[in-house]
Amino acid sequence: MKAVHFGAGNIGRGFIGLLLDQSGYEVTFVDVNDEIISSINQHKSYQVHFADETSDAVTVEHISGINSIEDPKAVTNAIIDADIVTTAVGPNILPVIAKAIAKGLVERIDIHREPLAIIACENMIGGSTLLKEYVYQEISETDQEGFDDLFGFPDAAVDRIVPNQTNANLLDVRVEPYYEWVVEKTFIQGELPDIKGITYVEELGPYIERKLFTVNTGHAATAYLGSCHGYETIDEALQGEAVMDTLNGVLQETGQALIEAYGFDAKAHADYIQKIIGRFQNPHISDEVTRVGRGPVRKLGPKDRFVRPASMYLEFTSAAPTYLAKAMAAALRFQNKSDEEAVKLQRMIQKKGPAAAFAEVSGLEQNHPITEAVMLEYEKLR
Ligand SMILES: NC(=O)C1=CN([C@@H]2O[C@H](COP(=O)(O)OP(=O)(O)OC[C@H]3O[C@@H](n4cnc5c(N)ncnc54)[C@H](O)[C@@H]3O)[C@@H](O)[C@H]2O)C=CC1
Ligand SMILES: O=P(O)(O)OC[C@H]1O[C@](O)(CO)[C@@H](O)[C@@H]1O
Repeated sequence: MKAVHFGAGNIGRGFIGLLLDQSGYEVTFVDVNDEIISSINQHKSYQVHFADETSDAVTVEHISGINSIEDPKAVTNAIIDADIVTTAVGPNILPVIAKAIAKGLVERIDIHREPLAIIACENMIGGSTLLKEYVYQEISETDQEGFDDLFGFPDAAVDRIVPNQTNANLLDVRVEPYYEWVVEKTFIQGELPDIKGITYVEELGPYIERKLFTVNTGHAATAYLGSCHGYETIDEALQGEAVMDTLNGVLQETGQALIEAYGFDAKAHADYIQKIIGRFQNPHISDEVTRVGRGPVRKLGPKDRFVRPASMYLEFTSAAPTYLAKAMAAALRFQNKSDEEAVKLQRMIQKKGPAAAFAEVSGLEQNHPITEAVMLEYEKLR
């Protein structure tokens, strides 16, 4: 069985590539980073290390790499032969890889009519659905009809903390032992891919929102608050009472919204929160606040980890959230010269003021109760 995976980065190698290999797939990584692709083709294996005291490292084999800039034809051929296509490139790159995926699918359908699942493993709601939209923008309406019967784009939630890597071997990855990969089976054409570690569900909504608004909201809140308090890593930030108290408040607020929306059991959700905070505190992982907070414009977006749960909270309680507002205010104060979005956000704030900048990235009006709550906290952080 053959898998094509776009993005040979932390999640690509440390999570998706690992599970595909363990399920018997030969994995072809597609990336634009020539150093990584050359190293994959030279060594044909790498090791995944686990950030705990007990687990042994696992070797991932049966791999190859394609540099999609240098050899687009090889990407097309790999998609023609693939039994599954996965991605972990970041939401902003989905429109870029959609072109290569569309070309591969158009040529594939002329050669054979085997169904195929294309799964975007990104931290976002509806990642595969969005990828499908980008792919369909690249093809004619007639081709689209043929595609619908063969190619499924099931949405997915992926959860595993993989920090920036500092290993001697470029390809090796150090990951937390925990993982969760949930895939919505409704839109899969043909048989469900037999991948060890995937949980198939009928409806992804509750899973992705519970994960995004607990793990990702909590992690990003810690990063922004930690950065404001001068901490460099997540575990350091959580040793300070101020950040920990606000994190707890944030997760109480998102928890209240999630319980109202999906009827999760309150005790089970409280346990889930504690488990997630424990993962953030893993002493075997050093995770920089700059990595976890990367892309603040995307993270303050209308459907992302802050604004969406804040809006749900407002809807259910008729009050703007306090702790989510503190975290969003800290995001507006996030400084990182190497992060394009952080630089862009600071420029917007300088030019238009914080309320107008927040309104623009969040999609909320300047006089919206959430914007007003964020501005109140923004002033306190001065
Ligand atoms: N690192 C983590 O802990 C987690 C990350 N994720 C998600 O996984 C996705 C990837 O994140 P990471 O692996 O951390 O990032 P990463 O930066 O380590 O990997 C992304 C890879 O995509 C490659 N890439 C960029 N443009 C490309 C293109 N046009 N074609 C093919 N490859 C391209 C990059 O060269 C890089 O190797 C993101 O959506 C992230 O939100 C999800 C859960 C956890
Ligand atoms: O990948 P994103 O959406 O930029 O978020 C930062 C990453 O680190 C995490 O905090 C943990 O993996 C996730 O929330 C996320 O993958």
